[in-house]
Amino acid sequence: MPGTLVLVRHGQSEWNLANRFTGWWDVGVTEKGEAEARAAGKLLKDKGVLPTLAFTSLQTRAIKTLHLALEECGRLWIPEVKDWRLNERHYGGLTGLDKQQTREKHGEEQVHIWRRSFDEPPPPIETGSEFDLSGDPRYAGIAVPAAESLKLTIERVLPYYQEAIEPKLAEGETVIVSAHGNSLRALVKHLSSISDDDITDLEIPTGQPIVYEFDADMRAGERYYLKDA
Ligand SMILES: O=C(O)[C@@H](CO)OP(=O)(O)O
Repeated sequence: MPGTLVLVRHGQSEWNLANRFTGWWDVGVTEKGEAEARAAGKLLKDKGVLPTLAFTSLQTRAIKTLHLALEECGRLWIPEVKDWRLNERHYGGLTGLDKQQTREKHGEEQVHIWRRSFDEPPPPIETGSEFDLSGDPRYAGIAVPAAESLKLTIERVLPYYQEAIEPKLAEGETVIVSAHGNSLRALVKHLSSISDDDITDLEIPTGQPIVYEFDADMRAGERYYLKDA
């Protein structure tokens, strides 16, 4: 019998709270974010959805959320795979900027396009600038993008899902993916067949497990929030 997929967006991050464009920049989770992660784990335990295999990004906020949730449901021991392809979309030259100040400078409409256009990437990050991560050892051997649209994010998340995660679901594993607003949009778009136009409006809440079950042909059923199950 095919397995179950649980998607969790990391708990509130320091820059979610500070309202700064984050992308690939590595920030921690706030106390509230930690509590959200533990609550996600408690929900998994209470509902009896116990992960057997975990996937996460190379970013601390997703890794930490995963660990806190797994600890809460007694599953810290399961195998775990970290991959850059589950990272948040790269915010390019906007990384580190205050979202409100950027609205005041460039206008509401432009900022909305940068945040929620399907295929228009934000301006590229300058090589050697404060938030350039191309020299970060965790990305050794990886071509760190200069900026990503949601479309470009999908182009690396989806093949990874199909190669690494889907086969494990087909084998019957209960897979938890702890990731980010846009890498999870990429997965939800695919699994729930959401159009390019509609996916950008879908807001994925922090620390709230989303569940998909699959039929024998590996077709995903309706997604639901575990809290509503
Ligand atoms: O800053 C970011 O990296 C993301 C997620 O927090 O923001 P946005 O909501 O603009 O996609």
